[in-house]
Formats: sequence, structure tokens, C-alpha cells
Amino acid sequence: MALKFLTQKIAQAIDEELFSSGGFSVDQLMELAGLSVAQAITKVYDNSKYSRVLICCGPGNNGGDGLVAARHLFHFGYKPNIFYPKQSKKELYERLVIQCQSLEIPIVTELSNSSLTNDNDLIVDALFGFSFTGEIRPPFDEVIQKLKVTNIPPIVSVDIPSGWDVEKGNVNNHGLKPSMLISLTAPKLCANYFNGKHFLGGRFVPPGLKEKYELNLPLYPGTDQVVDITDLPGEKL
Ligand SMILES: NC(=O)C1=CN([C@@H]2O[C@H](COP(=O)(O)OP(=O)(O)OC[C@H]3O[C@@H](n4cnc5c(N)ncnc54)[C@H](O)[C@@H]3O)[C@@H](O)[C@H]2O)[C@H](O)CC1
Ligand SMILES: [K+]
Repeated sequence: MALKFLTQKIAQAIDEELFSSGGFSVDQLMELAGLSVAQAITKVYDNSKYSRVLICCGPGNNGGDGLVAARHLFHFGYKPNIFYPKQSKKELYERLVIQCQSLEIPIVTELSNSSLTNDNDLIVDALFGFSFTGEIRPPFDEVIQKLKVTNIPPIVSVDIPSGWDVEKGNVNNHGLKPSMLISLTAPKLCANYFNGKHFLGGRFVPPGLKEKYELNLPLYPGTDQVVDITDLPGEKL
């Protein structure tokens, strides 16, 4: 049975259900999402070669996943730096920021063009996830423009390559061109247009929810938080 690729509406419905009838809190799922991202990175980008990781965090939960991933990457022996231009005032995010500050992970609100390529070995795109809609609004239009012109370092996108339409993909080439994507819970339809290394993370979906939405998720190996789905055929919803 092929893996199901989700519409924006279904992705949001599953998310909502995990929080309501599933009994999860946002903190819990974000922690597991961020851990998945950090673990997927260790599998492809060794910290001996890709130690300096710039994590670009957006204003929503995708950005929160980025903050969690930064903390785990630190503990996995990387040197994370965080770019977080529009910081949420919600308590959860303030705590995630404190956790990173206590590890002395630098957090900046400006992206310097010149240091982008020279000072980083890897970029994590945690700008927008499955709630992104419409044209990219400031200040993120400029941010994505800056990240788009760099081929080196490689970009790893969390859940959705930022700037991509969640269902139609990289419409008018407005979005990033990541080398790797970590889809969370299940891939969204835009992943049909992605050709790079593809992982699935978010090992928290209860069997009832998998069945209800016919997700046909692959088995996660051992105790891993991620599974490589690069060569797995997907089925459109
Ligand atoms: N169930 C799971 O798999 C979980 C996934 N998680 C992650 O959460 C995101 C979805 O988070 P959400 O807060 O709903 O939205 P986003 O982060 O995608 O962005 C919302 C944020 O962005 C702004 N925005 C939307 N469109 C635009 C635009 N065109 N220009 C500028 N700004 C825009 C909007 O105003 C909001 O501020 C999912 O993808 C996963 O990464 C959870 O962490 C755990 C559960
Ligand atoms: K993203």
C-alpha cells in the first residue's frame, strides 16, 4: 500500500485530532518533531563535516520545531546558530528560546548575506510548515530570497520547503530548493514535487488515526525517530 500524501486541510485535521482526542500537548509533539529533524540530519550530514548549522525559524510551530532541533543538534555535537526574526510571545516559545540560550546557542534577528555561505555548513529551513498560504509576506520574502541564492551550504527543510504551496509545490519558483526534506506525521502533497533525500519523522501517530486517514505509514527501524522514504512510492489523496 502506497504512502498517503496529505492535503493542507487533512494535515491540519490530523494535527488537531492529535491535540484533542489524541491527548497530546503542543510541547510534546514539537519535541518529537524537533528530535526527528535533528536525528535525520545526523544520518546524512556528519557533524565532523557539517558542524556549523544555521537554523532559520519562522513565526509558527514549524519555527518551534526548529528551536527544538537546535537544542538536540547541540547535544549531538553540532554548533547550531539560530536566526529567529519574528519571535513569538507565547510562553512555550519563550521557554524554547531560554533552553537554547542556556546552551549558549547564538540567536540573531538579521541574516547577513556575506556570512551565510562562509560561516555555515548546513542550513535548516524551519520557516513555514503546513499552514503557509499565499504570497510570502515581509520580512520573510527577503529572507527566502537571500536563502534562495545560496547553493552551498545545503538546505534541510522541516515538513515543507518554505515558500512552496503545501499542495502544488514550488509555484513560480518562489520557494527554497532544499537537498533534504523531513516530512512530519505524513508527507504533504507538495512532496510529490521534491526529488532530494526524504525522511519521515514524528513517530507518535496512534494506530486509530493511521487507519482513519489510511496513512499507510512505513515501519520505523528499531528505536529511530525517522525513516528514509526517498524511494518509497507515494499516492496522492
Ligand atoms: N502533527 C504534526 O506533524 C506536527 C507538526 N508540527 C509542526 O507545525 C507546523 C505547522 O505549524 P503552524 O503553526 O500551524 O503553521 P506554520 O509554522 O506553517 O506557519 C504559521 C505562521 O506562518 C505565517 N504565515 C502563513 N503564511 C504566510 C505567508 N504567506 N507569509 C508570511 N507568513 C505566513 C502565519 O501567520 C503564522 O504565523 C508543521 O508544518 C510542523 O512543522 C508541530 O510542531 C507538532 C505536530
Ligand atoms: K519549512
